[in-house]
Amino acid sequence: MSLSSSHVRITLLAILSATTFYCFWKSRRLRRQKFSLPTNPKSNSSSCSCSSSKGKLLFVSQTGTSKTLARRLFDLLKSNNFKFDFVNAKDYEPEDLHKESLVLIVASTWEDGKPPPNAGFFANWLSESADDFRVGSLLLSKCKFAVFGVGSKSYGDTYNAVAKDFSTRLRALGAHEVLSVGEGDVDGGDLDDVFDGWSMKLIKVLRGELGKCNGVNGFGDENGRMIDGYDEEDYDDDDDDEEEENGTNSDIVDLEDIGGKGPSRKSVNGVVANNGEREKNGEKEMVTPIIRANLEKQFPERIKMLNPVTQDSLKALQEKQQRTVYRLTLVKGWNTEDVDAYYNLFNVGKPDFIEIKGVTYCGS
Ligand SMILES: Cc1cc2nc3c(=O)[nH]c(=O)nc-3n(C[C@H](O)[C@H](O)[C@H](O)COP(=O)(O)O)c2cc1C
Repeated sequence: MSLSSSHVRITLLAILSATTFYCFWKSRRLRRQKFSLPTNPKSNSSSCSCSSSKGKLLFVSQTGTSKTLARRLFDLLKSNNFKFDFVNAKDYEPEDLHKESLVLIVASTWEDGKPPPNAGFFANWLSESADDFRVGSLLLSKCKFAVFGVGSKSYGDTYNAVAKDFSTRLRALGAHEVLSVGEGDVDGGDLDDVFDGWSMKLIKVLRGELGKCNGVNGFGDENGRMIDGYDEEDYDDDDDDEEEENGTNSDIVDLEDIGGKGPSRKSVNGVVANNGEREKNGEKEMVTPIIRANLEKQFPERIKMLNPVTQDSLKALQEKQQRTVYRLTLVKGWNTEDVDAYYNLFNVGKPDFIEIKGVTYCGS
């Protein structure tokens, strides 16, 4: 082989290796970017552009009473030029709530003050998110809402418990209630009148003729009318990302390389159990995209709550709990990639430990 031909081969080999390396690096980078959530106000504000200018009218119903009333409200809204989507809560992805400008709910209450089973997922999502400190009280701050309850006074304390609970949960998540909860008693003989009265008040509120708000801000045009042009943005969480190997055969797992993300109901990986809870491999899901987004905001605060632990106490806890202990090592300083890895930590299980610059902190 001549010197020049071996030279050419070496050069080609070098170019090939460099290209392969670059492609590999680029694909990893793109994937990380895809998982990463916006961290600066600029990118946050761009996500607001998907905020819906068309309302959602949700109904929660088992035997059709609420659905019928909701349909009547839908027609009334329509005749007043307010545009809404008429949606069964069982088919609605609550992860999309933060995109909504205005949500109206007509909901019935069933046994023990619970919603009908078909709305279990929606109701669970609301209560779990509102109770979860990681979600925060600003999640639905761009969303306005009103709830009408359908129930029976004969059930005493649980009269319209679902509607009241929805109102409480939505407010806890930062949504603004534009009209107090309406309460319809199916056995009171005045359900239709009460509902129509509430509906008319609602129309006035939306027009800006009633209540503190000058119309429903950001919802509709300057005359209080609904505007067109909302394309529901399907933020598709399903992707072709394969999970990286995580080496779970060790008792202490370093999560830095564990991939994955919390599914919404749209996810192919997540399973919605009958009771409305999200499950994955039989385990309750820890992090939804929403929780993750809020974790990002709260992460610095959360870190402050962590207590340093020694390797010995880490091991001791692991033995006491008799289960795998998860540990995340943050070595690159404070950046979104690390935050992303931290989310993955939540995805795998309860956060046990997080290691930052050589110090291990207890995460519980
Ligand atoms: C088994 C059963 C349990 C109920 N429990 C309650 C209750 O705890 N609180 C309440 O306000 N209404 C309760 N109701 C009344 C329902 O809310 C009422 O029948 C309503 O019309 C159902 O509306 P839907 O058909 O839209 O689901 C109950 C009704 C049934 C049949």
